[in-house]
Amino acid sequence: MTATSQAGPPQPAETVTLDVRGLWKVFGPHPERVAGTPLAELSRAELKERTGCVAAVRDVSFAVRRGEVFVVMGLSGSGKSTLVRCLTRLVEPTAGEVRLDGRDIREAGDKQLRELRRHRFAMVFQHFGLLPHRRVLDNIAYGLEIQGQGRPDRYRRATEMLDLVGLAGYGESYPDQLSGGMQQRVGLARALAVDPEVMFFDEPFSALDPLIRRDMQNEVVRLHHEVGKTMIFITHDLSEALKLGDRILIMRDGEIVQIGTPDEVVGAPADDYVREFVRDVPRADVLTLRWIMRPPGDGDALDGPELGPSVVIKDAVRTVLRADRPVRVVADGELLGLVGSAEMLEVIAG
Ligand SMILES: Nc1ncnc2c1ncn2[C@@H]1O[C@H](COP(=O)(O)OP(=O)(O)OP(=O)(O)O)[C@@H](O)[C@H]1O
Repeated sequence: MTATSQAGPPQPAETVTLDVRGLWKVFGPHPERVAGTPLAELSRAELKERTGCVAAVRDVSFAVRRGEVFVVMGLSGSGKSTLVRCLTRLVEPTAGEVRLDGRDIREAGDKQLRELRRHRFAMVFQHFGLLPHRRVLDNIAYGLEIQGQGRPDRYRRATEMLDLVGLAGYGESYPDQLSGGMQQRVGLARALAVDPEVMFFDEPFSALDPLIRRDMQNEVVRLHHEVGKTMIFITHDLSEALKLGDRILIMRDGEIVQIGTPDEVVGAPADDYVREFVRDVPRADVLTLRWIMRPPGDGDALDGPELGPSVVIKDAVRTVLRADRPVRVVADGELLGLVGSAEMLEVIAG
């Protein structure tokens, strides 16, 4: 398997929610003189020196599939927030296209943009953004109020969302009566209430302590299973990216370094930058059998236990080590390869 880079393989149009093409964001005077020109090839320092500009997002293209959790990851300053803000036009892109269901949101006027933000997008921020003088239930219903929904409908929906995020009974509380994790659950409920097409998460759990953070990550996984929303999630935390992402986009200096599934990023890092990022990840927790299987050789017994190629290595350890013959990796009735104790021990031993 090879790592996908840049936009990855073309996606069938009906599975794509958000299609980003040749996106640029240059901050500073006359940004259009930088985007897409040789000036953009200069180092950050040189570009700043010569033009006063910063190229925060440089010629980025990717497609987000309907229903996937798409993680944007990179070190501080790599351009994650700017990129994701361009997708909702909280930041105006300098060049490129952002197509939502085929229509370029860069062409949307003020009214259409308001509609998009009220009905089709929802955001969850690091600092919750709750209204302190309103009760939890009012906060959750807020987006529906802005949409103009009647009171009974919006409170019915808000109560459902309160239950969904595990806060039943807290509707009458005020935000400052809740812990950070609970406040972020309110943020999640508020975003879900409007039944958006795409949910954007900007480092939502960075301010939470590690145990609560883990709870909230599990919560996102659970909610994603339940509601199946398209989610675009910014983080600088690799373990969070690996846990949540169906695919991960890794940025450096405003550019895409790699787009891939967690096992692609760990198993086939695109360059030394990504390799360094994933160096300490326990490979058996992320890679699947397809990464360690070998072709059957002469003398191999072909009647060992059968497992699929997408089984994560750690979940196959017992089966492989207990069997007295190699495990057969099979998909659609076809034998793809074998995994024996030797392959297993090699990956476990690192
Ligand atoms: N409004 C702005 N004006 C000028 N430069 C900006 C502006 N916003 C961001 N930048 C610059 O663009 C680059 C990318 O910033 P951005 O905040 O998108 O990165 P990030 O990866 O989200 O970082 P962090 O994790 O620290 O938020 C940085 O060099 C930043 O200084």
